[in-house]
Amino acid sequence: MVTDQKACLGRDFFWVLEEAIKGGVDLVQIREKELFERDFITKAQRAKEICAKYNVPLIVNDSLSVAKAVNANGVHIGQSDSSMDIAKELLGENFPVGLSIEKLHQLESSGASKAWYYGVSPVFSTPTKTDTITEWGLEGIQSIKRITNKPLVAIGNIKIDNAKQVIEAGADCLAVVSAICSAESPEEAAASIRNEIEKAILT
Ligand SMILES: Cc1ncc(COP(=O)(O)OP(=O)(O)O)c(N)n1
Ligand SMILES: Cc1nc(C(=O)O)sc1CCOP(=O)(O)O
Ligand SMILES: [Mg+2]
Repeated sequence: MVTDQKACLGRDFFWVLEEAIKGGVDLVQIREKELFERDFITKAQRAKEICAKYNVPLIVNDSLSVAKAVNANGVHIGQSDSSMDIAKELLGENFPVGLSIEKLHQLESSGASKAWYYGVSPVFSTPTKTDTITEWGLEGIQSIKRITNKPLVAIGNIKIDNAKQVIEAGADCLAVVSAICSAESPEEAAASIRNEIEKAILT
């Protein structure tokens, strides 16, 4: 899952996070667009403690310094964020860095070759993030899959209804915001999405 304070709809952020993990979320990206660095570090530190209780890795979105400060398990950068080279310089060559891919030619950059995984950005357009380019759709996932062996993390309007199809199209991981964070029961939503993933893998 990818966290989003607003998508928690006024409920306690850490409660939503822990419920989601109890439901089966096995990788968390903390994404904060409005916090000062110090507050982002404090929040990420607490999120990391919750994740650690369940052996779930925590990835930090955008901020290399926050990723470093909390000793995160990875960082996710987009095409307009810090470059892969700067990320590697600050965090070390072996530090896991994920990269958003919005267009096919972005796979050819030297930065892309150093990414641990690619975020397929977005699979479906979403009100949660509107400054995206075109949607990849299921065919887009298939196209990227044909070109690379790196893990593909699908993001953008992924929910229970389309989770199985997205995995079947070639995604290795689903990054979900609102379908978990805004669900009445984040635990049940996460469990249902996980169940769809398992169905896709087993059939
Ligand atoms: C797994 C994953 N894929 C894509 C993104 C989007 O990253 P970016 O393009 O940098 O946009 P912001 O999330 O920073 O608004 C992501 N966060 N995670
Ligand atoms: C954080 C993020 N990145 C995207 C991208 O396309 O790169 S879409 C997105 C938000 C996804 O939210 P939801 O699961 O609610 O649709
Ligand atoms: Mg970014």
